Amino acid sequence: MANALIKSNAGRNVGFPFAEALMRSSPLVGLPSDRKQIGPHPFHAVGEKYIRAVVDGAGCQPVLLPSLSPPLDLGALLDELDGLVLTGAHSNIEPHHYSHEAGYEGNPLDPARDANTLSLVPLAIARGLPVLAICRGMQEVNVALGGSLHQKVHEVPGFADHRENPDDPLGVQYAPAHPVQLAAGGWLEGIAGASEAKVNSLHGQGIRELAPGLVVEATAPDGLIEAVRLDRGNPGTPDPFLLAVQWHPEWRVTENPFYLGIFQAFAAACRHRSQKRH
Ligand SMILES: N[C@@H](CCC(=O)NCCCC(=O)O)C(=O)O
Repeated sequence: MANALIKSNAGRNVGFPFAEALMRSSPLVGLPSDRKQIGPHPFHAVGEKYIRAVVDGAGCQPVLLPSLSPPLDLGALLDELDGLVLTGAHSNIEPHHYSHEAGYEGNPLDPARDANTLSLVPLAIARGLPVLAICRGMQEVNVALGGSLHQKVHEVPGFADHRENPDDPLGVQYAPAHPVQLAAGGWLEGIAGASEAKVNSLHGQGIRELAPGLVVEATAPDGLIEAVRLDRGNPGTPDPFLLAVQWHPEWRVTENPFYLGIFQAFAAACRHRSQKRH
């Protein structure tokens, strides 16, 4: 797969060659939308850097999914897809999905997105659909499978502040912010070829109780879980690819071999599913 990349004259991987040619036979990857109010009307939107990473990092065809309330028959939709990317978002999952705790004043919410993504996770797993979950997406996976979150990690004794400074330029906000310790023998250690990696950090919430069936793939220096994968321990029925990370590997994905490796591992799982589907 790596040799499928072409090098720019700067020696950097520039993603898959002839992306247009790949599009015609590429796996279809769904990206659920956020629901955003723009002026007097609600819109459904997906961040462009996630869409670009699906194309340039995974060589797949992006399909933006609506977040209507109530949700569409999402199972029928998933049957036509080869993978699912749950993106990050400034909004937070409504706390009633995982706790009796009250929310907090000014908590940015997106109930329509919650309704769609929290039901998509078990549907995708039941169908063996590969899932790559990023930031809010990782939190959605954990909540959907029965785990819980810290609403404000930086207010929990012993944890660092994992938020970005919104006044910084984007290149600073998404720059590597802290190391993560990669689980020995885990997928990410294999992708990184090392036991540690440096990642960006733009989140105020984080995993509190880990959901059953998820195993830790990476932790921050303060012990916060930073990546998980699905492993229900049934050797007879191996779990589908499900990798969830708290950082943002979509950011300039072709310039960071670790981030690119994450999207390529996801892409391999999507291609396998696509071949089985056709
Ligand atoms: N709101 C959650 C998740 C944070 C997150 O996904 N941030 C990324 C926002 C912008 C982007 O899409 O890159 C939390 O604060 O923990």
